[in-house]
Amino acid sequence: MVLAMLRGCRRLLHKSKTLYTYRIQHQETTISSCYYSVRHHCPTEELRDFGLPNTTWSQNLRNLYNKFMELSKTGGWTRIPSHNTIAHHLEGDPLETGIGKRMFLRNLDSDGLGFEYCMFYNKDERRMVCLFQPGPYLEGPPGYAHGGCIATIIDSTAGAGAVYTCGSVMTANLNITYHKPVPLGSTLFVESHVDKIQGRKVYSSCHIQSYDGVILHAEATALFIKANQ
Ligand SMILES: CCCCCCCCCC(=O)SCCNC(=O)CCNC(=O)[C@H](O)C(C)(C)COP(=O)(O)OP(=O)(O)OC[C@H]1O[C@@H](n2cnc3c(N)ncnc32)[C@H](O)[C@@H]1OP(=O)(O)O
Repeated sequence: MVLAMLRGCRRLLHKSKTLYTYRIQHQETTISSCYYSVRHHCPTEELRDFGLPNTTWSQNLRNLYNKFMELSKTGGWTRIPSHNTIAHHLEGDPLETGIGKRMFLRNLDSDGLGFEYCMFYNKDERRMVCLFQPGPYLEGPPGYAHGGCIATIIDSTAGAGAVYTCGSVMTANLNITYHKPVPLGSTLFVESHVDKIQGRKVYSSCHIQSYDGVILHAEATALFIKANQ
């Protein structure tokens, strides 16, 4: 009887050890393959423009994209190419050195899961428009985008607007009022404007609306500081 119990315990211990080992091995595989994937894709990947339509884009996103492409033909608006490292955006960027870097908004290998967006710039009006579709990995409240990712797309739109207007900048201040939750998978119209430039200080405003302009989701003001020359 005691012997049988001991054998039972040994079997249990062996089973749990096997399971534990499997979990550890599985985790290691997952972590190292993720790490590999990030490292691997950054420096060697063929330059891809992520700001072009892909199969995950909703019809609303495509319609807005087509509208701005039409506007681009008559002047005023220019589509901004969107790559996965900052080095491909800012010429001579010192951050180009080193491997494994990836822009936060472009750090997923699959389309449609995270930040799906494209931008258009109007130089005369100092305006940047970002057409944005938040994917399922950006969930905060169930079914809605996390506030931090809303801040990210605002920072990036207003930041890119400041960069295209004045050259390299850093965000010094970002103030956001969240009016209405942003449904995942919806199409958003994000628009920023450079309001004032004072020495190295660039003051911008930004808002996020639903694709049809009916819902105002968020409003923001931002201060960017131009890089020391
Ligand atoms: C196409 C692709 C484009 C992608 C765009 C992506 C956009 C994403 C942008 C980011 O996420 S940047 C990352 C987040 N930001 C940071 O990590 C910034 C951290 N802070 C800093 O590095 C420095 O504080 C900063 C560069 C902002 C300023 O430092 P500096 O030493 O260069 O400037 P300084 O402190 O001398 O201040 C210059 C002026 O700005 C003013 N200033 C600086 N910070 C301020 C602040 N926070 N609020 C108000 N004013 C500020 C400061 O008073 C002064 O005003 P005056 O010229 O009138 O004297």
